[in-house]
Amino acid sequence: MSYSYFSDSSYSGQRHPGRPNYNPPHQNFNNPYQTAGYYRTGNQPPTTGRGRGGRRGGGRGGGRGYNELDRPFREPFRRARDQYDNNNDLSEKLNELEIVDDEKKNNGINFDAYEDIPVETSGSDVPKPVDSFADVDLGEALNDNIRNRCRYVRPTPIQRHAIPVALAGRDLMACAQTGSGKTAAFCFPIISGVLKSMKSPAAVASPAAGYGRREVTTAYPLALILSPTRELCCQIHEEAKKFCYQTGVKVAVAYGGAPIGFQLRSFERGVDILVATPGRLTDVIERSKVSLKRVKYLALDEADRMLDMGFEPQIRKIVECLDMPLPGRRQTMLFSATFPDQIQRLASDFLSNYVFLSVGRVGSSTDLIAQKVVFVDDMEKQDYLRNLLHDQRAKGNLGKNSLTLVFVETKRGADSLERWLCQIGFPATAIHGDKVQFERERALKLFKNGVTPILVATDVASRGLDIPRVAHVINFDLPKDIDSYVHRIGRTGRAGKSGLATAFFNGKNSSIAKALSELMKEAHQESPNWLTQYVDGSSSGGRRFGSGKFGGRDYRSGGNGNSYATEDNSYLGGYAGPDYGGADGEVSYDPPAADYGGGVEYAPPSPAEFSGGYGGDGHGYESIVAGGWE
Ligand SMILES: Nc1ncnc2c1ncn2[C@@H]1O[C@H](COP(=O)(O)OP(=O)(O)OP(=O)(O)O)[C@@H](O)[C@H]1O
Repeated sequence: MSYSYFSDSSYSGQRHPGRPNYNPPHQNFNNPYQTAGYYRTGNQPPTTGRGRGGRRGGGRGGGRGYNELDRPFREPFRRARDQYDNNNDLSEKLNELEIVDDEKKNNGINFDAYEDIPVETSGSDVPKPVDSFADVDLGEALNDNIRNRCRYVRPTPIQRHAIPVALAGRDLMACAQTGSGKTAAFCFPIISGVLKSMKSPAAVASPAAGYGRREVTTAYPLALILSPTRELCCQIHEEAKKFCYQTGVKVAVAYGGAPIGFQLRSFERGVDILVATPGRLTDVIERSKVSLKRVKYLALDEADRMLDMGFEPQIRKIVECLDMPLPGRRQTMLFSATFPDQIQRLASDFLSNYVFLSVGRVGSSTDLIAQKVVFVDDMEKQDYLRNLLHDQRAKGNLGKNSLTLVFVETKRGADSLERWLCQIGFPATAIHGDKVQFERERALKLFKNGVTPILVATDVASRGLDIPRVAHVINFDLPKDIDSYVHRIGRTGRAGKSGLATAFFNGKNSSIAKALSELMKEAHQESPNWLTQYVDGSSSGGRRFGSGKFGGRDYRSGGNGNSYATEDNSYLGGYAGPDYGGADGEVSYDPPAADYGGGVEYAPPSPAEFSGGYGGDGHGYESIVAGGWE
């Protein structure tokens, strides 16, 4: 077995010759900081004693992954990079970050950070936003939980706008930046609606006959919340339970990888709101343990992910083929931080006369995240990471109160990097789709409570997870598409707090250069000069829009032959500009199959693989399920 992060055999074979079986420190319950043997300084790899120069030379003939584009530019880039790094000491940046303590976590939100965010709504008769939770009728019990259990003092912008729309019974497609409170924005109206249904005369007269209560052995939830990953599903379930505390509303969860028997038994207590991943939900429906025929509220979190190519058939099956009431007879809410036009188009099949709401530009990142891009060749990534982490630790920016999340491309890469980090004295754990659920949950727990302040992750952890104190997100491997980048870096800089995101960039990432550069400029970040040289050489820029422009507002306003009468309601002015891809009808769509690449967490199959149904040959749907959904 190779311990190297890289698959290059000529290199990996030499990195850790004869190393005995190794248990990461956290598995031995030792404090790795006290294990002097694991701690190394300087630039030397752990056992080989080779310096940077040696590694470069050694890799040259060995397919170590330099892109040809690197060659002419490498030296100038290296100089530019060093210059850029000197001017942008990452650890200094981390020092400036606000570290949050528990008491401040929820009520210490910096609302000023959201004041200038432009908000746009479109659709007919859009209900007006509210300034406080008291301005809307959520019900006393729920309001009490918002105040006393969550300690939310004021609604965030997405909540101010989305809650009145949802309470008015309107379908909604909502896009707001990562960490801006979307979960509560769809949970509060759902809970409020369920509470009202429970008090209705029909429910009082016949409590066993419906309204989510038990009917023989089948549960009939009133609300269904779908999420793309198990961990996000658990997180939403926990949040929803907190919001529903002592309200009488019963929340249940169904996600893959966990014992189904336990989940089924929990349904016997009654289910008003079911939070689920698509695979396990389909399973429990097919076992007749859940029926969707009384669903009044349907919410899709990370809706663009749920509907992008590859995953859409299963969502369509759930929403259109399994007894779910039709659009118009249920209320549907779709939320995400990114919403490509093509996905908006697809999503509109599930909606009826909906309101489109965007807080901040669709797919943008928040200014709260300081973004840095550094030029690092593949073979230098480990050295660079080690130096970065040493620096962070020396300055007290790595530990329980300052967590670091490192994204890599492959599951194998995640395991290797985790092992290597532990070996060099940095307590790390890893999460990816090949781990069993117990290991995934354990890894998250160890990371959250700071036992292992470094988490190495694939895209399975890129969306939705709300982990307090993530101070630094490192894109060790950049993703192929900019939307994934937006979600990944969004694991920091949440709820008004600041954060830092560092991306390791090299010639292999040129397809994302343009979009990355635009995104950084838009978020008022300094984009290094050398990146523009890659921008000039890149084609579509990694955005899933052929125009290369940032993805649009409500696609219905693009004048592409839809029959909606769209009415714009801009609240902060200056938002609607000529930049939006959706507005000029130039939209084209690069299938994400090309974006996700082979062997990575989310690898949707080609449409042809779907033509025969749901797979079963190891290449189709099942491999996706293992990869990241279930
Ligand atoms: N009104 C509020 N006041 C204070 N804190 C809030 C408020 N609403 C939400 N939060 C907190 O903000 C954090 C982020 O919320 P949430 O996870 O819902 O963000 P999100 O927009 O869904 O992010 P992502 O796009 O990454 O999924 C959570 O810790 C949540 O408790």
